[in-house]
Amino acid sequence: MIRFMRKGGFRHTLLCGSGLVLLLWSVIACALEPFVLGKDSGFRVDLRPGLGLLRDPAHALDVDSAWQAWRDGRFEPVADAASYGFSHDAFWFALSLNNRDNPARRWLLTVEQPRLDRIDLWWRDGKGELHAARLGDALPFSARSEPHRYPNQALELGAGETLQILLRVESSSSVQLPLRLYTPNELYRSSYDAQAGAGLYYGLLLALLLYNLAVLISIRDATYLYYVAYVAAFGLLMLAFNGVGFQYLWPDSPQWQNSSLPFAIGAVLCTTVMFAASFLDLPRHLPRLAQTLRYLVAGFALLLVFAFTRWRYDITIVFNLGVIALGLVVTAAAVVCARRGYRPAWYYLVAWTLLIAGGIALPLSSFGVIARTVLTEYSVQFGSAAEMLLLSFSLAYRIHLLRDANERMAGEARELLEQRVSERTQELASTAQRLEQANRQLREASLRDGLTGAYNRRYLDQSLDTIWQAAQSGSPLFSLLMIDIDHFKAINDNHGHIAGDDCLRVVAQRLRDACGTPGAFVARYGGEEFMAVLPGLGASDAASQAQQLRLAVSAEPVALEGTLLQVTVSIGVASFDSRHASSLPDLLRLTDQALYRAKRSGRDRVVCALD
Ligand SMILES: Nc1nc2c(ncn2[C@@H]2O[C@H](COP(=O)(O)OP(=O)(O)OP(=O)(O)O)[C@@H](O)[C@H]2O)c(=O)[nH]1
Repeated sequence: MIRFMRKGGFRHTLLCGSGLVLLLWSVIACALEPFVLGKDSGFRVDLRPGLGLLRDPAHALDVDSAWQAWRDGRFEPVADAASYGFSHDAFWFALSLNNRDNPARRWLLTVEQPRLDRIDLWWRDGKGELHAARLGDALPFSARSEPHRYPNQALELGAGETLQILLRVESSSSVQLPLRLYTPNELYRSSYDAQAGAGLYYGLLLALLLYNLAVLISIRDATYLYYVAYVAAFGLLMLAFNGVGFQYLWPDSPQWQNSSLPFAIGAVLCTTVMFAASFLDLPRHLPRLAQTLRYLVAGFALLLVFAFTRWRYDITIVFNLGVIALGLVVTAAAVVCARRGYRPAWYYLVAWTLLIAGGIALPLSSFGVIARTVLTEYSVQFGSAAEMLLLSFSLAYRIHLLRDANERMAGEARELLEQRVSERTQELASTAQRLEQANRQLREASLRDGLTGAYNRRYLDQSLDTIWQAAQSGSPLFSLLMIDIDHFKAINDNHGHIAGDDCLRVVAQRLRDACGTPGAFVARYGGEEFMAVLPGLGASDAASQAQQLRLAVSAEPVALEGTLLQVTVSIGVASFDSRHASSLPDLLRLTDQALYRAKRSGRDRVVCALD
């Protein structure tokens, strides 16, 4: 009997044997120990203990020869939780299933591995009818009997009935066959926790992704970009890995379902390395390693295109090896950075350690090195959720550290600037002081007579103007002394002009030393004539001051060219009195007249103008 069944959009041809053949078959097939469903088995039954396996590396068997191989007893019992790693082999599984007295009739044969590409399924029911179906993610999601992330096929198996089941598995992902039998209610009931866990996990990832995306937009830090890309890649990996993406996001794209896993593993590899390099500041701490990692990431990124080709099986292996190798390199780099005192590296190491358990367990279990258990199945989710949370916290901590460092640097720069400004201000102040002093000296020099050091005529004229103005406006008391060296021409003539100059200097100094009245000063009036200005002194005080000056000059002889010379001066005194001098020239004339009289009356004397 030939029966055609339509399943998942394609047609299988089924062969049914005659009643005699069936009888013979059941006798022979029963040689493989039947898996018995009893009342106590419940509604969720692990079928692996009843499975027989036949590997077909050459893909030489068809369904008839597989049935024959079963009859020939060539199927080996399967170890619990057996995993066969990445393999191009075809795997044939045989199962004789007997419902002794379990009340359920409708069952779902469920493969709890959502990534197997293709599972061909044949079963012979109690009436000897042969059925066929196809499962796996190479078919649209709707091909499944129930819309569940695990591929499943509905079977009728009432109490007292037996099914002979044959499965052929072929996949570009790692091969294993966690086969279970559920009633439909039990399948959904047992998925509640996993569904809630998945909701929590993806909700967490989405929240982390959106939050850090917002931070990225706000602060435009490249590390956040890599982190967001990493979380997105990891989320995609998980969606592809556990079949949730196929169930909810791309149920009609088996092609993408098959490419998504190798693509996501490659993307996780690239983003992990980029994030680590940026977070650990490797260009600063380990520049050569950072450069090498950049090239490697570029290489792996190029390999991503192979996820969409028939080489996706090979590229998955390459990416998994890359995850292990670069995972170790990045961990070592984090240790080096941490030991050099870079504090964010410690956080990274803790986070990374959380993930490593799951991250390394995943490829190891894929290669069949370690057994696949619930822990290895979900360790990536547990580890990655904790890792991403910690990394998100570490990113904020890192920004905090950077801000502290910036503030410290800004503070140091401010202090340096203030110090420089202060130094410059002090320099400027001292320069201004020196300038002021130089100006004062210059001003002073411009007011002094170059030969004698006494004030010059310019200063005298300015001062006389000022004093005259003051006298007009209420400070009338002041006197002038016109002082002339006696017989100076003879000194020049007898001792020379240089000696004459020396004599002028000595006389000027003696006059200045003796002129002790506050505000009084001596100026060179011209030639050998000096004028002493005495503010605040009336005629009699001025006369006595004049006498002191005269005596100061003649007190001791002047030494000129080895000879001692007695030098005297004649002094004319005039005090301000508006009755006799209505102008400054008048007063000067009076002073000059007094001097003239002092000369005429014998020299070396003081004569007052109004005497
Ligand atoms: N060495 C020197 N001589 C000067 C300077 N200025 C003026 N003399 C001289 O001073 C002399 C002034 O001489 P006189 O005006 O005749 O007066 P005197 O010889 O002092 O005689 P009496 O004033 O009458 O006592 C001149 O010979 C000038 O050349 C100067 O700067 N240096």
